[in-house]
Amino acid sequence: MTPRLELKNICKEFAGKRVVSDLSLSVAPGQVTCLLGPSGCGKSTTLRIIAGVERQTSGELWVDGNLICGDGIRVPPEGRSIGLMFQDFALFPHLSVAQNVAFGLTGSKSETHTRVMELLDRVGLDGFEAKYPHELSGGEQQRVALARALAPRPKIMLMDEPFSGLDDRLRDGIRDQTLSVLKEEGTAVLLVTHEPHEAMRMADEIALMRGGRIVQQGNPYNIYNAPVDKEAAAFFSDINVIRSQSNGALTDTPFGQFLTPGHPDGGAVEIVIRPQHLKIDFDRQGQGPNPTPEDGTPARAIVERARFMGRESLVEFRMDSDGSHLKATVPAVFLPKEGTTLWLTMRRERCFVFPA
Ligand SMILES: Nc1ncnc2c1ncn2[C@@H]1O[C@H](COP(=O)(O)OP(=O)(O)OP(=O)(O)O)[C@@H](O)[C@H]1O
Repeated sequence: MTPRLELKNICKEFAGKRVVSDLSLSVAPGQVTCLLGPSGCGKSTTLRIIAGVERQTSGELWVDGNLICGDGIRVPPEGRSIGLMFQDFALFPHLSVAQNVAFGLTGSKSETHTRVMELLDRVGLDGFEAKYPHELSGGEQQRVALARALAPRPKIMLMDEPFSGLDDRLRDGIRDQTLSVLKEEGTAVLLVTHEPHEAMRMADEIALMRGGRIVQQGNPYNIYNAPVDKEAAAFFSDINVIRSQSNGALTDTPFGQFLTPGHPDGGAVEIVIRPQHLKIDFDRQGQGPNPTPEDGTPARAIVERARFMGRESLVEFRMDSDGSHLKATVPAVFLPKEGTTLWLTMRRERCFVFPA
């Protein structure tokens, strides 16, 4: 299938400084792709290039198999069939809800009316057409903004942190509703966010960006469970890092030996595990659980601090072997006293091994 939106080797420089590097991606109709990355990594610049308010230094932009920017061609922003939704969604204060939604429509009066009513119904704002923006809650205003952006049936929707101005309790509901409306309309969505939770919740595909480049791209499951490096792992949760050295395709750690083929002999290795994947066991007269192939060897740890976090308990440990610090989370109330001896094991299939 021809992608709805395709970026080919996009580069952007400002005064000789490269802020987007060789960025390629494609988005199918009805698909949501998230550009996820820390502040300043080039996400918004990429969206502005697609919208046509900024021009790339090199590379091409294609919509439905047609070149719209690159190689001497440049379709102006209004000819690109692109809808925009930003955090500051700026409804026109002097226009009613219906007039706001109808703003970009060009058809006959009755066609416009039908489309406006259809969209207000779709976003759950039936009966709101005569109200003015100041009479609406933040969530309702956001839904009007969505209806307005969708009214001209854009092929592509660009969203830049569109939900960050909303109350926490509202946000998940509005996200889900927005998503289902966009899917129904078959719009290809490129959503920019720096929040991993938002990307996991919204995206079919995540493009993880750093320093102007896409460092990893894939579905949320793969991005979370097979990060390309330590930083990619750390973007989604707290991590524990165990440092050691490779020795003949094996690496010794307090948790037993790890197979580390492909790492040069004597090379520094980092073994990364998320806190929820460390297993905690009680001390039985100085002994931990028996080693297993799945969990390796247990290592003795002393509780430094335990806190209840609502959904889980976070326990911080000092390792007996080398004084290093590790964190584990438990999805229950588990608050051992400071100084308690416990045993930790690492679920091997949950460990990531990277060269340091
Ligand atoms: N018009 C401009 N002139 C010069 N530098 C710019 C311009 N626009 C953006 N930059 C720089 O490009 C880099 C990327 O900015 P961009 O806004 O795309 O990042 P971002 O990932 O969207 O960050 P944020 O999440 O904070 O918005 C930054 O270093 C920024 O200072």
